[in-house]
Amino acid sequence: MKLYSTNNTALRVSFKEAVFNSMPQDKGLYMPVEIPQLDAEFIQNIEQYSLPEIAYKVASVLLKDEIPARDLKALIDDAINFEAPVVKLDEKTFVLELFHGPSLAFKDFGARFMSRVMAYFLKDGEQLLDVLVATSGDTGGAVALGFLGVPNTRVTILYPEGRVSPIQELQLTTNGQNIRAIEVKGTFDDCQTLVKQAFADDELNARFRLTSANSINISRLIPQTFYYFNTYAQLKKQGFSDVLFSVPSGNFGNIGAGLLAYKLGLPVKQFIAATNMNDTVPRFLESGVYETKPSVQTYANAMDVGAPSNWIRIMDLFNQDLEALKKVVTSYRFTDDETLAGIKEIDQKYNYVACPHTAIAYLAVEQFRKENPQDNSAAVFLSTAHACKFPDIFPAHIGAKIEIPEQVKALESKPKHAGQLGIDFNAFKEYLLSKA
Ligand SMILES: Cc1ncc(COP(=O)(O)O)c(C=O)c1O
Ligand SMILES: N[C@@H](CCOP(=O)(O)O)C(=O)O
Repeated sequence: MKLYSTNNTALRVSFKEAVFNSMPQDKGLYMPVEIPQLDAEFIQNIEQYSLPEIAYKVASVLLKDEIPARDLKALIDDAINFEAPVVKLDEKTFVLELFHGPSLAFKDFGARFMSRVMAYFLKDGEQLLDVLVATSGDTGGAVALGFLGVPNTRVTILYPEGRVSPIQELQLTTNGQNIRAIEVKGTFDDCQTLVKQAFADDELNARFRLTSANSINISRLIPQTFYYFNTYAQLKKQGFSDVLFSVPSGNFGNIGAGLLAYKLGLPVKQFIAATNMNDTVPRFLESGVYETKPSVQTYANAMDVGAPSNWIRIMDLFNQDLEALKKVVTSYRFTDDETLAGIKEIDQKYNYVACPHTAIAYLAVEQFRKENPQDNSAAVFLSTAHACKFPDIFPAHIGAKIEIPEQVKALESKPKHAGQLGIDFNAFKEYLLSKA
């Protein structure tokens, strides 16, 4: 597999280089030079395969010989060792539960695959790998668990003070070992900017071997394609051929992976990018003007992103052709009041408790159906996190239905350890240098 930069299509790097560099020097993002089509026979018979089998097929077609077959298979079996059930809510409405991994969010797919790929490529005696990650809530927890105890790696998590839920904060700050957390007086976008500044800093690059565990890293995206294929397989088994996905979106890595799956040959009819009031993308699709805004705080906190990193990848997948993209992708935004109403509606209609991010994806399906009454597709909305991560959002009668998983109960007795910083890059740099 060779990759180029969205800012330089002549560049060529290997998958290993892209994984460790995270981002090209020119500040673009890595994209595969070739997006091969999965063979028609595989797609026609996809319902006969299990999730790990599908994952292996997709990864091997994309990665080619970057990781030998037997190693890739073992790596995938180890990383993707949990379920992604497609739950039927009514005749044509399904929720894809992506929160059955250790951190209770869809990020486990990307983080576990990435940590194992990095561990695979790391050689004994190499310089310590410093993994930087900015989180608005869920990525940090998944990356922490993915890398916990991985030899020769150290993870630094930056999160916005007061903007992650208490459970998310415990997941970030109670790990110890090779994981450390920094609470930043700012927004998620500020955290993301600090991390990107670190990658561009000569002194830090000379001193440390820096890499990113955010979705700017291509190894986070590839494993997220697996569950789109697997869901299609589950629905095909039930006789559906027209499928649409509604994806709660913040940094647009998740829907970016879905669109990569589409370009690999997954026959999806429609993607819906569902956002909260951090609505850079829906505004862009309406107006054609791409204008980022400082993020605003919402109930769906992990989607509080004003400058979505992966949008440039999505435009690149469609060769910057906005009209072509709009044939496949539509986007809706929802306020907090609407999100809460969505949570109540899903509970009432289906006796199902959805986290605020998931509720936004559900609302987007309803909106799409209202605007396209002739559309007969099976609609899948992605449930990206376990509801227990956001206990303060739910009315008491709904909150009472949420079962608290054992791993969350275990966190409550653990002490929080986090550094504190502002949004000044020099202070962050000083912090990194002082803890070298
Ligand atoms: C629960 C949840 N839903 C949705 C999102 C948005 O996903 P993406 O950033 O891939 O668009 C996130 C964060 O990434 C999240 O943690
Ligand atoms: N919503 C994310 C934000 C981090 O973005 P990613 O693109 O690295 O997934 C989170 O939960 O932290």
